[in-house]
Amino acid sequence: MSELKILGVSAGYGRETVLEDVDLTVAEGTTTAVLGGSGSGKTTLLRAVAGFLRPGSGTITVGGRTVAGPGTWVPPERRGVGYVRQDGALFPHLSVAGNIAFGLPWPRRRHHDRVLELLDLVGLPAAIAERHPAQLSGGQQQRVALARALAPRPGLILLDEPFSSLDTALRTATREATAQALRAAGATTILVTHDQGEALSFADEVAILQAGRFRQVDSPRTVYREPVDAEVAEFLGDALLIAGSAADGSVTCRLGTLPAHGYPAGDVDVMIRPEQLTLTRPGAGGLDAVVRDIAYFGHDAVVELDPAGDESRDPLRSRVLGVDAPALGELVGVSVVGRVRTYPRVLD
Ligand SMILES: Nc1ncnc2c1ncn2[C@@H]1O[C@H](COP(=O)(O)OP(=O)(O)OP(=O)(O)O)[C@@H](O)[C@H]1O
Repeated sequence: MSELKILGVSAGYGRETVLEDVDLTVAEGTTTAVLGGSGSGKTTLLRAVAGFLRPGSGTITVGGRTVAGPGTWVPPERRGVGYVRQDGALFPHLSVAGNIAFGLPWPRRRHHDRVLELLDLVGLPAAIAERHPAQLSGGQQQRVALARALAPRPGLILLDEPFSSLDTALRTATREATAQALRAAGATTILVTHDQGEALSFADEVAILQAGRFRQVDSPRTVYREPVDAEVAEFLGDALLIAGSAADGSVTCRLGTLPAHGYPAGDVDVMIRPEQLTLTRPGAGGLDAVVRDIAYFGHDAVVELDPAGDESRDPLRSRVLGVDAPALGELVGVSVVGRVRTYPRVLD
């Protein structure tokens, strides 16, 4: 499998530039999730890497070989890149075996053993080899599409929102089977998604794409705990932003004096994730609050809190375990666990 390097790539359609001077490296055998909203340029990036779109400038190398660059253009079929689309795009008139064998080089298309090996790799039973796509569930179809893409042992696999059409249970199972198959194949992978949880749980690195530029590329833990700015923090999940004053590795704000990292001194905005707010006995936390609303999800619950004694203050939001959900109207103490992130003050 191969390292992917994208250097200074700009690409678009006609006069519209979608990707602006983007850089991205995906190390050999690792997975990077490209996370971005609708229209941010995710598919455009995959199309440029696969060779369906010619970049206006920049260089793309796969396994050290330049596939796009000044004076160089390698067509899609010679790039050693596998592509799995959102809908799987299986051939409806071919059997599962026929679909997978289609991904093999010509002389090997009759090698049934390799087809069975690939079915096993994606966690499907050999018994479905003779079925047609219409006789498979959505999740099975996606796994067959992955097997077809892996068949020629490509240097790089591109997954374009492959789980988004599946319902929740099937989605989790298919995602796990896919991750396992990619690991077993040692594949270098880019997963494109607009689902934060999917990006954080699936990938070694998460690349946040907004309006055709990467805002941050880091490990899932780092992008979630140490987003580069408040906008990225909010894009990755629920974030409470409040004013504070930072000094000596801590910040003082309405929730008390808390260990902090980020912008080191002076007026700051403090970013706290809702699961960092824990509920205690009244008087035992940084402040007291009254439970104003609860959204109960079973495994966890999101609790809206009104700081007690100060109606003018904005409500707080805490995410607690479902078993710990308080009662509506209850008076609770609120504490913060873990370090909080600080940014230069933007809030009024
Ligand atoms: N074939 C095309 N011709 C012209 N403009 C296009 C074409 N494909 C995409 N675009 C435009 O390029 C921009 C980025 O599109 P792209 O499909 O890369 O976004 P995306 O992040 O994959 O979005 P989504 O999550 O909705 O699929 C959008 O403004 C879109 O309208």
